[in-house]
Amino acid sequence: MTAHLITGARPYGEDTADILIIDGAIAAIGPDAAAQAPAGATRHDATGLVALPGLVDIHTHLREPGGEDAETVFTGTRAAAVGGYTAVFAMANTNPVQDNAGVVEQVLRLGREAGWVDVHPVGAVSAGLEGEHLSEMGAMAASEAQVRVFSDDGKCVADPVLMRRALEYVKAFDGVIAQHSQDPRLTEGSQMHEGALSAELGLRGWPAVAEESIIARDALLAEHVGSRLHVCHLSTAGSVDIIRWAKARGINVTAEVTPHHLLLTDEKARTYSPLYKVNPPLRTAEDVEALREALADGTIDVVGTDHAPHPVEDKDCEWAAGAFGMTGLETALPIIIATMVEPGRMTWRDVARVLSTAPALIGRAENQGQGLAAGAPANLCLVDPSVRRVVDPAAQWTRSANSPYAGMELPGQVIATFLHGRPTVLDGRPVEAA
Ligand SMILES: NC(=O)N[C@@H](CC(=O)O)C(=O)O
Repeated sequence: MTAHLITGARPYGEDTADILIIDGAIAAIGPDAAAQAPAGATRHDATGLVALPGLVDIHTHLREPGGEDAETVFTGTRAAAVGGYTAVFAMANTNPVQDNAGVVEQVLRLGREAGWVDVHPVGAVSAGLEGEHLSEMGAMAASEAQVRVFSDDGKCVADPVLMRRALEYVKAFDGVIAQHSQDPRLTEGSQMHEGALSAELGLRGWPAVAEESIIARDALLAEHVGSRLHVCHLSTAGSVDIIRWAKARGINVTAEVTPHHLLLTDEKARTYSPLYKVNPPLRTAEDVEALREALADGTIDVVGTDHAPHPVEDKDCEWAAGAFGMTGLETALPIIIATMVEPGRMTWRDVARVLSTAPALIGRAENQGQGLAAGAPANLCLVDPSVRRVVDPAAQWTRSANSPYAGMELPGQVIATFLHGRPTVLDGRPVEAA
């Protein structure tokens, strides 16, 4: 029997309680937990720390197989654990693509061997991400990886017939299509948000309507076939309006926002540094405000990191040549604290909902997102909200350095993470034996 007793923590930032973990499950939580602890329990003093259920990222790029110069399953999931995560959904745009049972089982196995978080491979919607024919969705769903989330992320499923078929097909196994909403014709050669600033800087614009038109179309398709749609990385106020409308109409749609779209604006493009180049692009301050409001009122269901590591040569170049994407696993929670908790727009319970419960439910990760209660799997993290730290990409655990927050001071630090009762992070550092 393995037992851990966490003393003095504040579950969901509320009243102080002890948490007893025995063999992978929360055995007791509350004033009596310590009294029930077996003599050999390892004790962890968590005085002043907020306890949250283990975070679940519905949108991570782990890059392996094929992109190991940017990240591996090992380094990406270790970064996730340091960020407070106990599960990630690994996007399909690997090389080879995660479009068949063999590749998703490989990613599952690499995740298990690494042992930092539960890895849920995402399956591609189309074979080779080419947008022509459906991938082997059924085989991936029936495989050991039990794929439930399907996405061509990085590319939009632009063909409405293919999208309709995909939405119909996943109903058989309770799957969901996670759409990267980007009309390809409206965004050919696009570099940044289309507006006054793109004109001033001379960079090809990326109109909001390229995102919004696809979201509206897909919501109607999901309604028509009675299926489940998840919209990745909302970036515009208009997208929020469409999701609000779709939900009011009873359409089975969920929506995601990234930490960077909650914090940064297109003004960053003035630097011409590709560190701020991302898909979808950073938008205006009005869009940022609409996204924050929608996350607070539940129109947006989850925060997904879209952790997109890239090797140095793909970012240390001129804007037009740079790759789209930013790292995010180690800064997601601090950004939510800065943008939503500290300004009083969300409670810690809301944070647990958008970063753990809701993403686990969307992805059907049954051992995750169950919260802090006796009997639940012991997936949790302990956060010190009083710490403020300057982001130093060189000190992060991801293999890549393309963080747009370098030099920025952010609140909050994950001190410990427990995965199925086993500490993966202690004193803010990964437990290497994991
Ligand atoms: N979000 C990003 O900017 N990049 C993603 C995929 C994508 O282009 O959406 C990546 O895989 O690098």
